[in-house]
Amino acid sequence: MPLPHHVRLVEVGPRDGLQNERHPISVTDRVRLVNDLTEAGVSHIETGSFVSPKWVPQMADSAAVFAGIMHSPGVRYTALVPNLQGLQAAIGAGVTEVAVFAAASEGFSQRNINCSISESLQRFAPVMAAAERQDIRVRGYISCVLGCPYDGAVAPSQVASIAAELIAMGCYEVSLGDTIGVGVASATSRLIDRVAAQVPPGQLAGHFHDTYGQALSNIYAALLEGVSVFDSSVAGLGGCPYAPGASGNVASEDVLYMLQGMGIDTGVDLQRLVAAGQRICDVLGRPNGSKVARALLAHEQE
Ligand SMILES: CC(C)(COP(=O)([O-])OP(=O)([O-])OC[C@H]1O[C@@H](n2cnc3c(N)ncnc32)[C@H](O)[C@@H]1OP(=O)([O-])[O-])[C@@H](O)C(=O)NCCC(=O)NCCSC(=O)C[C@@](C)(O)CC(=O)[O-]
Repeated sequence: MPLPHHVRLVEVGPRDGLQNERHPISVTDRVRLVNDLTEAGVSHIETGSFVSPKWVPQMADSAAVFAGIMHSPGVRYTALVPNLQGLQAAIGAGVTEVAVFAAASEGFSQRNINCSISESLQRFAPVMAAAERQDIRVRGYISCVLGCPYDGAVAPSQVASIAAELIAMGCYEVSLGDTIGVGVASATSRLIDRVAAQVPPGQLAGHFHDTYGQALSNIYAALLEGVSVFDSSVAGLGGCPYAPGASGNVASEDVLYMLQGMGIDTGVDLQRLVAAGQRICDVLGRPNGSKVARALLAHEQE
């Protein structure tokens, strides 16, 4: 398939990235990150989650983050919700788009949301119904599409049937998560080819963690299969609290550099994105996980 002219980058750093930090991050710093990303031109920012604070304490106070951010017109500020309680909290915080999340493996589903895959899908039914009544768009995630830290290999047909179910329930798009970053390009192509038999690539997104350094080649493989939406995390922040050893999502700066080099438009300003990433790294006291950011910042200091 020809490469797309435009890619939508879904910035998940403020949620997927920060949820895995060891120490709590202040609301002020979370708001600042979202505002910096907005000013860099990102049009879709996963800003927080409304999950149990006992499970993921780093995302407590997501309502305060939504109250503090700049809400630039045309930018989608979204939140993750696991159940109706989460949706109601998100609605209370003024959120207009949410994401539900399922897993392709039973082991990860139990560890992440304390229920089986089929129970999780049942749990989403009232979430979808309530979201529809309130005119709230819902995105779907599937974790562990290319392998599970607990169950090992995952069949593409299993991913395809869950993706089809999420779309049938009313999700406008399903993001396929390589949660532990084990996939390689050929596996990604095979997976998307199989899923596309049930859900068109135009309704799929790629969500690649970079644990084994394969994320960019997986994105390229997915682009060739017709996918044009990718999740990424500024400065490569993050991991997943229920996937030991998983490193962060692919760094947004690295994805942007690759797409720009291929002549694909995203609307995002690389220099501003690099500045946003470095600022949050300074706050967190951690090294910048983006190779592109490190290279560009080194040039600036020459
Ligand atoms: C799903 C539950 C709640 C089940 O957890 P549970 O313990 O089975 O839930 P429960 O219904 O029995 O409720 C237990 C307590 O949680 C509260 N509770 C219940 N729901 C909520 C809520 N929405 N917000 C706030 N509180 C909530 C509820 O009120 C109750 O409070 P208590 O009476 O004990 O004081 C829990 O397992 C949970 O919150 N899990 C979230 C885990 C998570 O956020 N993981 C990271 C995100 S997924 C991810 O990163 C992968 C992804 C998306 O990026 C893609 C990829 O890379 O693969």
